[in-house]
Amino acid sequence: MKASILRSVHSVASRSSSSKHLLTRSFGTESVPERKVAVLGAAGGIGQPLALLMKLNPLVSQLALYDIAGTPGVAADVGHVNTRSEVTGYVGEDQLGKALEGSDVVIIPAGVPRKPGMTRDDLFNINAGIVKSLCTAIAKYCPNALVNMISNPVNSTVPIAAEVFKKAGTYDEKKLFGVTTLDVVRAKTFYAGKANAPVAEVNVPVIGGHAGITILPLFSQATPKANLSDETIVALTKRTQDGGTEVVEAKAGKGSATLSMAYAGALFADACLKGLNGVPDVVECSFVQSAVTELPFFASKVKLGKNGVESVLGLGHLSDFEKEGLEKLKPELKASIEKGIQFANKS
Ligand SMILES: NC(=O)c1ccc[n+]([C@@H]2O[C@H](COP(=O)([O-])OP(=O)(O)OC[C@H]3O[C@@H](n4cnc5c(N)ncnc54)[C@H](O)[C@@H]3O)[C@@H](O)[C@H]2O)c1
Ligand SMILES: O=C(O)C[C@H](O)C(=O)O
Repeated sequence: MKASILRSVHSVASRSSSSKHLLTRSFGTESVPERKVAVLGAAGGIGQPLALLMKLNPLVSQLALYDIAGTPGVAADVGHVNTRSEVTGYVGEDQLGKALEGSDVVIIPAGVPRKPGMTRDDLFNINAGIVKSLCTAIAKYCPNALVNMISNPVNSTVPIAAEVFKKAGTYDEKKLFGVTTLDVVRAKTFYAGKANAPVAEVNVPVIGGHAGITILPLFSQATPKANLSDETIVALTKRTQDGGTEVVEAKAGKGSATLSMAYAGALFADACLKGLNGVPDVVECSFVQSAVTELPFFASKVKLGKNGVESVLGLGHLSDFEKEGLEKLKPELKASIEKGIQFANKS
């Protein structure tokens, strides 16, 4: 996928002078449907590079960039990139409806990031309200869109979104996704280093949720196979679980992961768009409504299709260490899910 975005960018740029029609309608011999993507929080640390990466994606025909401030500048800047999509900036609540109308995919990186010493749950008080109001608008203006939730704490913001949509009568569990792709991106990078494998060929499923021990990478299922010691697996697991904190500490008060998150968010949105467009066998890990455990939401491999989630895949065989990790994460994940549900229903 990484390579395919870059290849697409190159091919779009090289076609742009020769055929406007090709730019807006088709790439190669296949025709590509019109797709609108909205980014909410588009002027932020994640939002800006994510806007750029979505502008590079030839599957997007319209890119709506919404934030409470700063989006006209971001849109003017990104809009000069000579790729397929038309970019429009929307600023302030009055323009939120227009930003959302007709969207196929809505990506939400709106809200405050962590500072050193904070957990993701410490963001709940501010971000829960932001997510609730944005999801209320999604229910009104683009109830059929696929929602990619990036705002933390994902373990709670996804259940909040679900409750808001239920209240509005628009909930479709196939269309709501917590973006956990960054955990997969990290697990792949760290594993490739230890396994001495080409990172582009590495696959590692990551299950559970998106905070601390709720992030459970399944290195026993990693490919290519490598004969890593138990000690190495424990260290890789811990590094993946603490990946966000590693960045928060390195940034020393200037926020959390933005660039790697934008990359991960762009990968996941691309997978959603491919699924919508009928590309077969698109599988990514995501935090979705799930029956693979007793918890109502859970991250695991998900097959994406024309309506969003086509199927939630099972967990496969777990090592004893992973089975233990799975049991340990459940109480924390359950509490975070319930906290989100309660918040959404209290007002
Ligand atoms: N899911 C993940 O893996 C993952 C990874 C990294 C960060 N995050 C989370 O993403 C969120 C954003 O992080 P960031 O570094 O981009 O933060 P940031 O502060 O740089 O940007 C957030 C943006 O949200 C905007 N915003 C605030 N309220 C809004 C509202 N009501 N409507 C629209 N926009 C609004 C702000 O104006 C700002 O531009 C944080 O909650 C962070 O914890 C999640
Ligand atoms: O760690 C954070 O607070 C941001 C994000 O969830 C991450 O995993 O990088």
